[in-house]
Amino acid sequence: MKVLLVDDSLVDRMILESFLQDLGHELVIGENGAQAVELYKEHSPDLVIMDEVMPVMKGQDAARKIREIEDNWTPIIFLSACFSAEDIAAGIEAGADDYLAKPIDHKTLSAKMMAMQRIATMRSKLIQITRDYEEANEHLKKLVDIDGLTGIANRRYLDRYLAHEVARCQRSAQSLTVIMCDVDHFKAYNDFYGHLQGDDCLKSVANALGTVSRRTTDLVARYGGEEFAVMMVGVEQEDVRAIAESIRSVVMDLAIPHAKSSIADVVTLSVGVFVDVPKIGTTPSDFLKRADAALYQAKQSGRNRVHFSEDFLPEG
Ligand SMILES: Nc1nc2c(ncn2[C@@H]2O[C@H](COP(=O)(O)OP(=O)(O)OP(=O)(O)O)[C@@H](O)[C@H]2O)c(=O)[nH]1
Repeated sequence: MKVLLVDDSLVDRMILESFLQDLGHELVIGENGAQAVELYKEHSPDLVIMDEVMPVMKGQDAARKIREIEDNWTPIIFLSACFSAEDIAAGIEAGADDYLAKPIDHKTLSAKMMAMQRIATMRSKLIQITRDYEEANEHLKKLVDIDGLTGIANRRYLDRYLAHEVARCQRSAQSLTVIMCDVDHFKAYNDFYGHLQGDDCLKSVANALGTVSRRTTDLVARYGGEEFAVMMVGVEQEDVRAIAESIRSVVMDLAIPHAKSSIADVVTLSVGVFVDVPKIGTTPSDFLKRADAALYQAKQSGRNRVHFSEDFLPEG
């Protein structure tokens, strides 16, 4: 264990130091309470053994300060030449866990060190478990926002993101673009190539969409089934046109064979686009509905194309 040993008596310090070193412990040495607090901060020991009566700052005050700064409980043992029941109560109340009488009886110290070692082992296990738990929690938080098949954002994240961006763009009077994309004749693809190959196709489409939209404010999400959504903030109409066209062509360029499509011999995408500056009272579903209506138009007018919504949001 790493032991912080604090005693103003040089002789007591030396005796304890050599004894604890013989037991295989690593030592950090201090001479008063103020040093104890500083050394504690610097070295994060597994155990503090501290004289109770010291100059500059007495043991009880140092223990109180240590308890204020740490968030993991480190055992503190007070050393004292004579202590009453009241002293013990006050010491424990200040933050100590045990007392050792001076002069130190080696057998007692050795037994107490064994007990402290057990506590230190349990404590480090507990710290590790807490860390693992926090990491797992962080991982879970991310997982709930990710689509299991494609690894991109899922509908749940998209809804949250869109709500946030609608409010933000409304405040900053920036345009918000929602692009809805749908794989053409995907049912026929699935029926002909099988569901697993259908899954692979969706993964490739998701990857390809990710290569088109690259700014940090852009989001590519799986809207559901074979539908994807891309969102962008503050992009000029002309650039939106170019990006939407890239989205369509990047999927076609994947050249995934589609023997059952009536419009091409490869997998294609229909794309519906809606761009506007959100007004007061605009909801996320206003954007989704208009982009979806534009997508419907793209399907109706032959698929494998981009359709821009001519609609604008009503004034609030
Ligand atoms: N392989 C696979 N298929 C899926 C998944 N989610 C939805 N689908 C399939 O996607 C197909 C969508 O079919 P439809 O909604 O009829 O659309 P479509 O055949 O693409 O027709 P159009 O959109 O009009 O071109 C259905 O057969 C669904 O079973 C998935 O995660 N994996």
